[in-house]
Amino acid sequence: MGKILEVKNLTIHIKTHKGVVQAVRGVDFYLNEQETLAVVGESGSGKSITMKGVMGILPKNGKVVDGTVMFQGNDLTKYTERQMQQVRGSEIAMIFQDPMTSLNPTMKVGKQIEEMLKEHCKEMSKADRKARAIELLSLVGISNPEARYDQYPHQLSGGMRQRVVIAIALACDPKVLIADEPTTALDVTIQAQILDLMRDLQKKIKTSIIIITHNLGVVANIADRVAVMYGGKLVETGDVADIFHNPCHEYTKGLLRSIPKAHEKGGELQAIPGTPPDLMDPPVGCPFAARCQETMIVCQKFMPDYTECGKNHKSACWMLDEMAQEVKADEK
Ligand SMILES: Nc1ncnc2c1ncn2[C@@H]1O[C@H](COP(=O)(O)OP(=O)(O)OP(=O)(O)O)[C@@H](O)[C@H]1O
Repeated sequence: MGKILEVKNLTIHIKTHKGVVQAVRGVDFYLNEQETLAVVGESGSGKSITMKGVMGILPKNGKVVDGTVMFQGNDLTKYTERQMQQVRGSEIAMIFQDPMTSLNPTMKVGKQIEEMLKEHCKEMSKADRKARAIELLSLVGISNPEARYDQYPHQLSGGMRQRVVIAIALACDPKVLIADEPTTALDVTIQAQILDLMRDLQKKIKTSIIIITHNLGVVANIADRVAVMYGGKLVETGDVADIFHNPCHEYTKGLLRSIPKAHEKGGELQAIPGTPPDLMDPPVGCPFAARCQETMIVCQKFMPDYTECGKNHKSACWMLDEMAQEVKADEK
């Protein structure tokens, strides 16, 4: 299957009154057609800013300073704001954590879907728009869609509001759907339902999906591949089974240890000790070195290159170097 999106060396800076935040530091990843890629990492690792860079919706003080975002043969970083407006919604759609901030509280949900259709999709009659809005509500699992069409967001539950947000995002059949922590604001049962919905939708409508989450646990059942970010860098990527069963980066291993396991009730969760690096003054070496249990002197001095640790699987960790065991023994 072909690549629908390919990001190379994406580098994003955010200017603040205290200095420049190097939020994204040379990130490479791709998305295949009809697959789900999960981008995982702790808060502040640069996941959202990476995707906002892809979508051209960085905060005013943020800027793509290097890199390319190839989508269907074109580099989106070269697009004007006007061209990006065309891409957003109709080609690549993004949904955010809190559905309330994406919905207009004073407009009926059906009308909000129709607005999207009016703005971004091909010509449609009023009646067709209404029919399509109802069809979309039904597609995202909202029962009695004709009645829901006429309701306001506050009349719906949190889970249902997120379903409406997904319906709006899918209105124009985007090729790529980027979902930024789409379940964080919801309670656990509803989270699972929304993830199930996304998985079903992908099968039905064959969109390619990027799902951003700080919780590696939620990706096991939904992702095909995983990209792990830390300190503005991509530290490991691989097929979901490899990431879970054969993690190569010490940070990924730490994330896995911090996932609650349903069958191990009462078992101890291990949060990764320490805090992420300050991206205003990022470390020159591996960003995880200061928190890593296996750290060596080289880790603090030089950023490791990527090492292939299997098919489709690579990681930037000095422990994968053939000299690592010898060096570690010497340093003891
Ligand atoms: N508007 C902003 N102004 C200044 N710095 C920002 C802004 N938005 C993000 N940052 C900084 O950019 C870095 C990356 O943030 P980003 O939101 O991409 O992280 P994240 O991994 O998505 O975390 P979260 O899960 O909390 O959203 C962080 O250091 C953050 O503090």
